[in-house]
Amino acid sequence: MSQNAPTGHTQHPEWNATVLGYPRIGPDRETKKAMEALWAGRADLAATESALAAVRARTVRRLNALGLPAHDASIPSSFSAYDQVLDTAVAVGAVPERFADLVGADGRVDLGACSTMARGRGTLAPLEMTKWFDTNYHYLVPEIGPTTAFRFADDRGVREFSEALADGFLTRPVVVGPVTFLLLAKAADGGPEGFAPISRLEDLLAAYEGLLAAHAAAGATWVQLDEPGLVSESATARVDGLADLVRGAYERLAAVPGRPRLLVATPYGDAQEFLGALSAVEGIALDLVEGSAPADPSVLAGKTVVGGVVDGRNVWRGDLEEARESLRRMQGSAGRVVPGTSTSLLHVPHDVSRESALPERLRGWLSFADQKVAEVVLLGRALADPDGSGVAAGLADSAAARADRLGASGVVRPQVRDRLAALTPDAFRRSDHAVRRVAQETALGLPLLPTTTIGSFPQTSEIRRARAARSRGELAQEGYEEFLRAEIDRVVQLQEELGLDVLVHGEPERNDMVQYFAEQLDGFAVTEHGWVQSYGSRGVRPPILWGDVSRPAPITVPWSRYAASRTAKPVKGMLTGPVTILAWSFVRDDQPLGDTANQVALALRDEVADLEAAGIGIVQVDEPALRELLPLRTADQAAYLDWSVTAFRLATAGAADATQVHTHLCYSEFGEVIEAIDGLDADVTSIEAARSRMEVLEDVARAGFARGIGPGVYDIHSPRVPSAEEVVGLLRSAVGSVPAPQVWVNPDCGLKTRGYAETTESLRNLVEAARTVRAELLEGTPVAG
Ligand SMILES: CN1c2c(nc(N)[nH]c2=O)NC[C@@H]1CNc1ccc(C(=O)N[C@@H](CCC(=O)N[C@@H](CCC(=O)N[C@@H](CCC(=O)O)C(=O)O)C(=O)O)C(=O)O)cc1
Ligand SMILES: N[C@@H](CCS)C(=O)O
Ligand SMILES: [Zn+2]
Repeated sequence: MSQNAPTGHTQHPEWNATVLGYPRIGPDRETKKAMEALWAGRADLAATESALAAVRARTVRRLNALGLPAHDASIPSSFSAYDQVLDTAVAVGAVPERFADLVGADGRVDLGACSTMARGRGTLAPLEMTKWFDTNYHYLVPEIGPTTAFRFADDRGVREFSEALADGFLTRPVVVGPVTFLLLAKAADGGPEGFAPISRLEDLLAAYEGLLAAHAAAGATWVQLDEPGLVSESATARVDGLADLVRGAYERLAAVPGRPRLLVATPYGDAQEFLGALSAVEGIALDLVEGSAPADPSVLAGKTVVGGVVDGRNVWRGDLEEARESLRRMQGSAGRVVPGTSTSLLHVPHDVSRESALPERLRGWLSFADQKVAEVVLLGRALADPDGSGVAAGLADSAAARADRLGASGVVRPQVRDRLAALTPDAFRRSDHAVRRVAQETALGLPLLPTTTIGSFPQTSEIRRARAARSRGELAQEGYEEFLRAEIDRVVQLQEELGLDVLVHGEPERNDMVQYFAEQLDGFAVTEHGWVQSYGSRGVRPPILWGDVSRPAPITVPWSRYAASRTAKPVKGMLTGPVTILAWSFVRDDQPLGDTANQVALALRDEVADLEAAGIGIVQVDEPALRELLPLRTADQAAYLDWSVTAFRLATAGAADATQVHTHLCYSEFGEVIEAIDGLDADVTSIEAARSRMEVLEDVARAGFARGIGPGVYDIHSPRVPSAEEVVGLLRSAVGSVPAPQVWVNPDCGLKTRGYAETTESLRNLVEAARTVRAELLEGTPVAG
């Protein structure tokens, strides 16, 4: 332990249990509502700040009521109005030059300015957004250059700590750690070739020193530094000597005079090779769900070790007896072992007790954030209770809930299993791609650089209101369907007017691309209040996949058939793929994921067949989560890619040669999974590319990818409208990297989060740009990149 360990170490009570973070959105999505009111001009900064403060106050009180004490720093202070990586960037002064005017004279960046960095404004492009490890949460990517002027600049986190303290709660501020911050950052545009943000670690540490000193001055006794970057081999492998950098960084932070104690958390997997480099800190939080206890227990000696035995990412009640045993096994090695969650509870909904519409039996199997807090608190008591008599009933109850789940009817359904067992290899194979291409060219007759969208059109408040009215019983099913048909009419007509080549029905019937399917498949349950943050103000209600899956009736066919009846142009049917349905649901843990994926795939295969029978000649099967589920450990990746590709092929390989199968993946790190994407054997793949200015096409070209590819030319995560000239530039660069006959023109992702004004203008520019570049290609004008 460091010579500079904070004084007064023994004056503070030790924790008995903790969680690494708590949902920030509020039980009724108060944070979303506050931020969206600010963006819409319905609330000013002061009103927004006060709405957010109410969410924070409620959180600390709730955590305290659930059993985490008020005065020992076991309650995390982990709020963020938009994203914790953005907050950290702002805290350490890493505001890109184009946003410099938004920084106040005091170094602070207010909520409006943070929102501009996140969402863009006018010609100001937002920060890039990407997946947070292998989760469905998305963070904003810091942009770091050789001259980024790091300093402790924005003290929002300290103010939030002080606010809780004034309310009577000594919390534990949570900040993204310096190593992870730089591993997740990208090199700012215009910097020297080969510049790596991690090379700025020494400079960044000065800002963290200031941050720790400010927290200490405010009275913080512990600060949690999240270092999940250390569990990701794709991140750590890029940096030579990373363990030494980690060691140096934490020795330097440990030397800050009077600092709070440091808890370094390594959620989402194993950071075994770096634990020895954390000798200077007082605490380590280990993910014991996706990672394991250290092979060399001496790295824990003398430390407070948060044993992350309660799964922060799934919703099943844990096996607490087993959890207690694994914590006990570590007790001999560590200074002190404290039960905790494996990750922040950011990934689970607030409270299962609100789900009164769920069958009671199912509800008894579940644990959301509040229940997980109760689980760690119970485990804390269990560790402190030598004979276990005071906790025996609680532990037995958790074991009984698990047994009840695994034995329930519907968990195993022989007809589903028999059908899967009877499949032959032909069920996973289509004809050669070249053969299919000819059949599809004949059937579809599309122009060079065909234009299309990714499926959803804006989910207007009218659509949401109609759905809400139907749920409340105020709008009959018939009236709701009539409303949806009118919406489809409008969307089809708009696409005709804009001149798009392949039309969609716009997905107005879907609350969410996964939840909608789950609602219509056996084996799933859905929640009423189970919101989880996906990015910024956007949330999802992940379905709960608890039993064997099958499709009682067609799901999307009536909508696609109706759209096709309203136009002579080809209409693309739209399905969510098996991997994404799994990735964005809470999935049963009693069988391999691949088996579950194949059950979902079979249901989708039937849907593809029904779409074909309804005359739909193009079917898109979205797999935006294919990359997200890629295991962080290289050793686990091949097996994952095998089952995920297999499931996609099972879903799609029943399609006729002339049916064009599309897939859509909304991320841009294509390189790592390009072979798997090839293995999906889709005829056309659309991918996110606009924010990264088509960099992704270098991977596509390098891999010799021979199928259709639609690099997104319009970043739909931002309200910004790309000009036709900008899209022309992107398209020229696309056809410069990939043969033009392979290139499709489409946005980065669906348009559901956008408004009609910006959507219409952006799509008009997209079509105009496609026509311009198409003409250049056909007329043989050289296309400059
Ligand atoms: C494509 N993405 C998705 C991901 N994960 C998913 N599960 N789904 C995705 O589409 N991950 C990666 C990306 C990016 N992520 C997202 C996530 C979420 C959204 C989004 O738009 N979320 C909406 C909520 C969508 C929804 O469920 N809508 C429901 C309920 C609507 C509602 O709030 N109703 C009101 C009442 C209506 C009213 O009066 O206005 C209420 O319940 O209070 C529905 O439409 O029925 C969000 O707003 O957060 C986008 C991308
Ligand atoms: N078809 C979906 C894909 C989102 S990843 C949509 O357009 O919203
Ligand atoms: Zn997408």
